[in-house]
Amino acid sequence: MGALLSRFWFVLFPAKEYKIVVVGLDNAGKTTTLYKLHLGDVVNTSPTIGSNVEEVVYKNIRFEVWDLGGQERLRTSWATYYQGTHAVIVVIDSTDRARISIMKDELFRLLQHGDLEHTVVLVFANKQDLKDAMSPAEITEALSLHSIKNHDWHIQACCALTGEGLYDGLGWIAQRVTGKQTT
Ligand SMILES: Nc1nc2c(ncn2[C@@H]2O[C@H](COP(=O)(O)OP(=O)(O)OP(=O)(O)O)[C@@H](O)[C@H]2O)c(=O)[nH]1
Ligand SMILES: [Mg+2]
Repeated sequence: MGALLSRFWFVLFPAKEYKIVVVGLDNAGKTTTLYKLHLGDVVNTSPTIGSNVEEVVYKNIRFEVWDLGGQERLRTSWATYYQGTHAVIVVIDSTDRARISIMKDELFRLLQHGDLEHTVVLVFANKQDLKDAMSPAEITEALSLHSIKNHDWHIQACCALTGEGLYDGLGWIAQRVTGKQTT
């Protein structure tokens, strides 16, 4: 009876779910990040064609997390996922110095999109376990993050393989989208 009531309650008053879209160049570690958050495990990935979507629950806050394919020919379709998005996560391969300016262009393109007007932006400086990884300060500079004026943004060092830093980043999003202190 209790279970039935709780089900009924849930149908009437579904818990709010926040939408996160995960973007970044191919090989940045987006899918690895999604499944580390969703399953707590490292999965074998292959380049994403289209998208993956999973639910991630953190401190009783539910997130619908969309991981998009990062290959060049797929980036034009990122915008089709933006509607209703509360937060964008940009995953950076911190060793990929050669392509950071391409990501900067993609970032500033997405920040102009009308559907992302009220969206907060978290940058994951991923692959910090690799030597020669750029520091968050270097990435902040390379992406010109300080020139972002209309969006709340934050950069977080992380390693999607160990999970280090991922929940710190998600905690920042949780606090920004709910307006509550979550720690
Ligand atoms: N060393 C290291 N490797 C990582 C890390 N995160 C992801 N990788 C590796 O990077 C490769 C690409 O990871 P994916 O998660 O598939 O990358 P993606 O961003 O989803 O790529 P697309 O789907 O093509 O856009 C895989 O071999 C991962 O194991 C990390 O933090 N450190
Ligand atoms: Mg992928």
